[in-house]
Amino acid sequence: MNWKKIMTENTLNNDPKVLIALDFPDSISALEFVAQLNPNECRLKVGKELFAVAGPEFVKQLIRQQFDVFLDLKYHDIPNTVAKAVQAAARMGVWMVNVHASGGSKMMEAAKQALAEFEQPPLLIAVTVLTSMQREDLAEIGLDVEPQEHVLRLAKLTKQSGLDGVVCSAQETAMLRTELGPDFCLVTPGIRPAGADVNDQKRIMTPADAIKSGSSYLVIGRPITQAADPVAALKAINASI
Ligand SMILES: O=c1ccn([C@@H]2O[C@H](COP(=O)(O)O)[C@@H](O)[C@H]2O)c(=O)[nH]1
Repeated sequence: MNWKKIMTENTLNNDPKVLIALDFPDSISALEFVAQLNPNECRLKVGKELFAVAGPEFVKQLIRQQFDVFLDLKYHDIPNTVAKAVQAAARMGVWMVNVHASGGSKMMEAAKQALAEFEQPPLLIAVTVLTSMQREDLAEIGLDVEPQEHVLRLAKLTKQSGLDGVVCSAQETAMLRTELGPDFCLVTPGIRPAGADVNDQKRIMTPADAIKSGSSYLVIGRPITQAADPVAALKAINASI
């Protein structure tokens, strides 16, 4: 399967835009939740919490159920370690995998190079500035800049390093579309339907506004997983975008 071709085809059935964050404490509750879902209506994101308890076999199980899986482990380490880690992810058959752009170009290039031997490599993207962070959080780690300035710097570095796209907030997608063009994949967490609990997110946007601004994919967790009727919540979001 050619993931890049699928990424640019904008039909709901072939290219669901919503990536549901499966932030569950164990595989049983995650699988119970997934049993309600249709792979034509969403993709799934497995992050650190669930992967730590459920591991590669759980990811492969989701793939056998026809779901595209974004393995969101945000690798941030020396180039050799990250290169081996993205290869391990590719062997699981995931659709998308990510690293931290703050690991720098040598790390990102090593990750990209490591995927060259795969016939159908996953999309490789890099996290810019976490959507839970705002200016004061960056200042705390020595970065005296607005989040959007740092996002742009890291997104440019990511593109120069040959990766397929970035994780950013939807508040930055219009800027990144202008600066980096129509084909760069922009994956945006921090998505909140109007009136939904913001939780620990800071740089947020509604699903419809995020798609209008140029997001390629929307990462949505709690507004769906903790909804009284998760399937209805997903359908309402899909209808709005
Ligand atoms: O900048 C980032 C990068 C990753 N995430 C992840 O997305 C989901 C968001 O879940 P919600 O419940 O919709 O807040 C979560 O798994 C994060 O680890 C992010 O939020 N921001």
